[in-house]
Amino acid sequence: MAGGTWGRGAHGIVRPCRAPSRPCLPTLRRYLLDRMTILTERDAPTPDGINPARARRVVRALYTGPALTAADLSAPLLTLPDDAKGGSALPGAVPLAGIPATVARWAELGIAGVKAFAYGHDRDGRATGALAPGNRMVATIAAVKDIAPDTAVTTEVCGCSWTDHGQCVLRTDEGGIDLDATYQLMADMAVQHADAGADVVSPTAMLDGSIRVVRQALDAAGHRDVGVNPNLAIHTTLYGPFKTLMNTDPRAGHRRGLQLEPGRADRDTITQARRWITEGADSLTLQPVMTAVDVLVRLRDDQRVPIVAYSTSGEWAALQALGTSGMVEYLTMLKRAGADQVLTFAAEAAAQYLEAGRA
Ligand SMILES: NCc1[nH]cc(CCC(=O)O)c1CC(=O)O
Ligand SMILES: [Zn+2]
Repeated sequence: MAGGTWGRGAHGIVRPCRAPSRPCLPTLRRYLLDRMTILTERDAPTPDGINPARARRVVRALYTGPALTAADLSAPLLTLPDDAKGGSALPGAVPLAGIPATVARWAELGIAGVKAFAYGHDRDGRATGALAPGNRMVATIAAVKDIAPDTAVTTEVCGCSWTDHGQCVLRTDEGGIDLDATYQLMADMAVQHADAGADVVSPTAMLDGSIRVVRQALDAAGHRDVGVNPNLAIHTTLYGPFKTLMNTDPRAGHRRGLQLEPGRADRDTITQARRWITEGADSLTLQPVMTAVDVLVRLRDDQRVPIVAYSTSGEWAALQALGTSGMVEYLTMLKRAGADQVLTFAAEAAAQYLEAGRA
C-alpha cells in the first residue's frame, strides 16, 4: 500500500493514509468495520470444533426453528366414481363411500384441511355436470363436513373435470375461449361449493378476471367469509398421475396458454399473484413446488397472504424413493421456504411419522 492508503499493520494498528498522526476517513471506516466483524462472527474454527450454539441438546432445542406439524399439512381428496377399482394409484383417491373413513383418519392425525377434487360426470361442452344439483363435488363437501366439521375444505373450481374436451375453460363454436360463459361457470361453481359448506374455493383455470368474478359472486350470495385461493399453475409433466386418474388431460392440445411458462415462472408468477390479489384473492396456491422452490421463495418475499404449496401427484410419485423420513424433510423444507400450508399426497404418511416421533 504505497503512500499509505488504508489497512491494519502487523499488530492491528491503523496505518495512516498520509498524515502519520491522523488516519484518513476510509482507513477509520475500514478499521471500524473490521472490529465489528470480529465482535459479531467467529472468523476461524474453534480449536476443539465445538460450537456452543449447537453442542448441547437443550441449547439446540433453545435455538431450533419451527418444526413441521400435522397442522401444516393438507391432503388432496380425489373423489372417484363408485365403481372405481380398488387399490388407487394415489393416496386420498377414493369413491364417495370411502370418504368418512379416510377423512376421519386424517382429522384424528391433526391434518388441517383437504382439497377436494371430483371425478366429473355428465361431461359435455357446457360442463353441465359441474352445476348439477348434488353432483359429486357437492356430495364430497357434504361428506367431509359431516364426518369432520373442523377440517378446512378447499374445492377446485375448474372446468376440466366436467367438459367433454377436457379444457379448463368453455369454448366458443370457433374453438376460442368463451369468456363470459367461463366466468359464469366459475362463479356458479364457487357459489354451489360454498352453499355446500366449502371454506375456500380454488379456481384453477388461470383466466384473468375470473377471480374478481368469483369473489363478487360469493359476496352477492352471502359468502363473504369463504376464501378465494387462485392457483399459480406452472406448466409441468408433474400433474401426470392426477390427469390420468381423473381423466382431465385435454383431448386435444394442452393448457399452456393458461398456465405459467416454466422458463419465466420466477417473474410471471409474481405478476400473476399481484393481479389476483388486486382481483380479490385472499390466499394463493403454487403448483408444482418440487421444481419451483425458487418461485416459492420469491413469491413469499413478494406476498404476505397465506401461500399453499401444492406438491403435485407427479412429485409424490417421484419422491417415493425418499421414504417417509426423507419426505418429511422435503415437506419441512417447503415450510421453511415460505409455505403457510403444504398440500401433499404424503400428508397421512407424514403425519403418522410425526406422531410416532412425538411419542
Ligand atoms: N386443472 C386441473 C388440475 N388441478 C390440479 C391438477 C394437478 C394436480 C396434481 O398433479 O396433483 C390439475 C391438472 C391439470 O390441470 O393439468
Ligand atoms: Zn382445469
